[in-house]
Amino acid sequence: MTLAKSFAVGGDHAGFDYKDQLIDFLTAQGFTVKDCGTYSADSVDYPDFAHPVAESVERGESTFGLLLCGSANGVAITANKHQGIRAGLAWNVEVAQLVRQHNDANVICLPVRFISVDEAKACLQAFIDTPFEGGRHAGRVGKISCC
Ligand SMILES: O=C(CO)[C@H](O)[C@H](O)[C@H](O)COP(=O)(O)O
Repeated sequence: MTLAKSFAVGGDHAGFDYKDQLIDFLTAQGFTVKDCGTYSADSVDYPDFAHPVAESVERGESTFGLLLCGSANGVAITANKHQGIRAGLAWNVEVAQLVRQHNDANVICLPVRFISVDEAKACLQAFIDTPFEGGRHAGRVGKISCC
């Protein structure tokens, strides 16, 4: 089951090689994609790309976000500064399913220096296909915001 209609996508230079391939992967499935950069392999700062992706999801322009950097930590830390953003790392299919099932993540962060592009596609597909489970997890997700 497909839950998302649109993605905002971004990442730093580490994610550049994967970004276009993952955008093609999404558009082939009919998703609208907003490409927030980066647009070359030149060294850049991950917050400059994670903030626009988070803002696009935050204001409802994009249903979901996809963020890419070497370890995925920098982009996840940045995106999670935004109200209403639940950005989670995934490095295999099971974790990608769990970040939707249990955490209702609206941004997936992929560590491109630690997974292949095919593994990245598999994680992204699992994220797309997996619904939030609700139930006991709904109360926990509701307790995340502190301000
Ligand atoms: O921010 C990160 C770590 O949380 C990302 O992995 C970056 O891609 C990484 O820090 C970039 O490192 P580089 O040595 O400047 O290529």
